[in-house]
Amino acid sequence: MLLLKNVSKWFGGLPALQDVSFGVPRGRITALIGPNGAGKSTLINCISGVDTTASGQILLETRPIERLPAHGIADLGVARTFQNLKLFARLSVLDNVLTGLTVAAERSFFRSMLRLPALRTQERQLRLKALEALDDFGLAEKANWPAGALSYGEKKRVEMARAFVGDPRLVLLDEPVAGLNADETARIARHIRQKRGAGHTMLLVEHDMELVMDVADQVVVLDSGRCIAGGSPEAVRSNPLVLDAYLGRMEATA
Ligand SMILES: Nc1ncnc2c1ncn2[C@@H]1O[C@H](COP(=O)(O)OP(=O)(O)OP(=O)(O)O)[C@@H](O)[C@H]1O
Repeated sequence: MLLLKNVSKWFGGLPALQDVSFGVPRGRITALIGPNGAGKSTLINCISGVDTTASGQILLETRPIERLPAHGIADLGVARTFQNLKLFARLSVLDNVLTGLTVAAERSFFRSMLRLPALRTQERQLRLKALEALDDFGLAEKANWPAGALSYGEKKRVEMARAFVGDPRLVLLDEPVAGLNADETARIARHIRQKRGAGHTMLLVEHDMELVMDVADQVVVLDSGRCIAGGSPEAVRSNPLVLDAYLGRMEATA
């Protein structure tokens, strides 16, 4: 589905990503782990076009996307959530999810302008789709609440509903359970597994190793901008390089 070839990125002369190469297979969950500052968010930003890639190639199916702007990449079916929630607090929960559909809707806007009844039908269909996405994430009854009035855990689920609403080809999840309690984390894990069961492809950045080991099909490990290991969750968990760079350190501070 997605292939990264020697992706590099610098910030003011300091390398954030160095020659990162790996693949994200279709219908699977690939987890990206590593210590703080390893480059995980930078990589997600490069894939989604929020950041520009300095060198290397990012192929979606076979199409290079590393020079496309964020909206062009979204248009190709790459959706994401953000580590720091990016919801419109005063808009309703439903309208927030609708923003995940605007790319597709805008494409047919001018066509629809010529046929007003068709535009109304389309709007009804979009709202229905957004409601279904909210229902998937257990939030249908709060569709008309202002997003700012929801709990932190609910906001995280709205972000996920917005990412999945347009049936994306690939979803980038940036720390979906950061700051959540055990119950909320288990709930998100359930949703992630459901989406995988429905055939979705995901790249999951997460520090919660229990979640990663639970849901991931393969794990890629970044350290100081370099890919230091990759493989099944079991293989990565017992890899001495990974234990030394990340997992061992986590246990030491737990
Ligand atoms: N906009 C920026 N300007 C300058 N340096 C940046 C910027 N964004 C990230 N960096 C640097 O790039 C490196 C990688 O950061 P990044 O946020 O991608 O790491 P991360 O693995 O996502 O960390 P965390 O787990 O803490 O979120 C770090 O050294 C960071 O300080």
